Amino acid sequence: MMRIVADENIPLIDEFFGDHGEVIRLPGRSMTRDQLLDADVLLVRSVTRVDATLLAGTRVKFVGTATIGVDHVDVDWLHEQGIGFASAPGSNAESVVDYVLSGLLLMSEQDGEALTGRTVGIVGAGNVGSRLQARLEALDIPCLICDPPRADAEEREDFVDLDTLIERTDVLCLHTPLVRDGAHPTHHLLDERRIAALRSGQILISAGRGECVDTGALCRRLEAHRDLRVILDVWEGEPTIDEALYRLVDIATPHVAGYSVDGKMAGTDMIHQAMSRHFGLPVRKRLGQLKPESWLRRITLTGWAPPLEALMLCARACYDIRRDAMLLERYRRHYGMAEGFDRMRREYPLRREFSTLRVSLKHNAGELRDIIVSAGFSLRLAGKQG
Ligand SMILES: NC(=O)c1ccc[n+]([C@@H]2O[C@H](COP(=O)([O-])OP(=O)(O)OC[C@H]3O[C@@H](n4cnc5c(N)ncnc54)[C@H](O)[C@@H]3O)[C@@H](O)[C@H]2O)c1
Ligand SMILES: O=C(O)[C@H](O)[C@H](O)COP(=O)(O)O
Repeated sequence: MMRIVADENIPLIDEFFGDHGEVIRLPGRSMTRDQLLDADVLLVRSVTRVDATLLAGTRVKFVGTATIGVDHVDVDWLHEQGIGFASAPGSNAESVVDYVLSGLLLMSEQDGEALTGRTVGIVGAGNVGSRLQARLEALDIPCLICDPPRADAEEREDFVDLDTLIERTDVLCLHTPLVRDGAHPTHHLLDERRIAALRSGQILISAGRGECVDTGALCRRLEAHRDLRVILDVWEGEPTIDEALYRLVDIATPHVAGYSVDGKMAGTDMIHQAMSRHFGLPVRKRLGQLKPESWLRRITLTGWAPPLEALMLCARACYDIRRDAMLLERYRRHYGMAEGFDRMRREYPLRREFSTLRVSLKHNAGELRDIIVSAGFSLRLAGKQG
């Protein structure tokens, strides 16, 4: 029997891994080498730094992170040691897109600016960025893309550099991994110069990693001119985040953009499959066998509705970014920022992806149908067609 140590915040650990051995759940932020001496498998989230300090001299033969980002893992060291490793690429990407769409809908509602009236710049067009682009373009929202690694590898001439993106777009969405070296580092990608170059009224949405934005520079810009709209999900130094910046932004959430139950379950499934492959074990559990809890499966629109209002209604019902901002404020007041930040993530309420909400239309008007499908909801046509 294997000994499997897992972050207590990974869902369905017993369901997926229980058959493989003894499962020990620990708080991810405070895992120590001593707790892992007899472990064969380590399963983490983004809050555990996995490197020689944590693992040298332990029995661990496989590490899985139920996350997309891998900046918390010293992948080269694991490789040198012959320790198997897997992450969960793309697992919660759709949820991050839901988060960004919820933010854009809110901004458009607050400003009275048409959803299609703003050009969106996407920085990092990987699993998250390219899915975001697909959904935005389906909604007729123009996009510009900045992704130098892909531009180089694929010789893409339709991509632009970051400075051009800042100059030509109304919304800047950051979805880059945290990369500290190499040809295209992203640490403080948005530095003092670029933050100063952001135009009055521009919207910044950051949901990649906190360290991609220079906190001090953003604070200084917002203190001098409160002329940007800012939505931050990720922060430098989480969970001890800069409270001055917290007060200056429009929407602050505690690194939960990808926190749908669908995204999290997909992450567990992916590392379970990878671990099974690593040890040559059969994959006995599949994601499809485990139905996530749900309390909102369907919305029925009984007649024609203005398409944008219908979209707002469905989006708010399924996931509303303001709920998370209000919750964080409540947790902060109650527990202080660092503890509140982590507690909210641990106790995060049930959230499902847009794609799980079935929207029933009794009136099959083209524009209404298109907007619902383009935003990512599932469509069900019923009754009279028209
Ligand atoms: N807030 C959240 O809850 C949440 C959820 C999921 C992922 N993330 C973060 O978002 C990141 C991106 O996720 P993904 O699934 O799209 O990853 P991905 O690896 O599929 O894509 C990342 C993209 O960024 C590009 N990139 C790298 N360096 C760049 C640079 N200097 N400038 C512009 N583009 C650059 C890459 O070429 C790649 O196309 C993850 O690494 C993770 O850190 C955050
Ligand atoms: O990289 C990711 O997948 C996300 O950032 C992930 O959702 C972060 O969640 P955590 O692992 O910190 O719980």
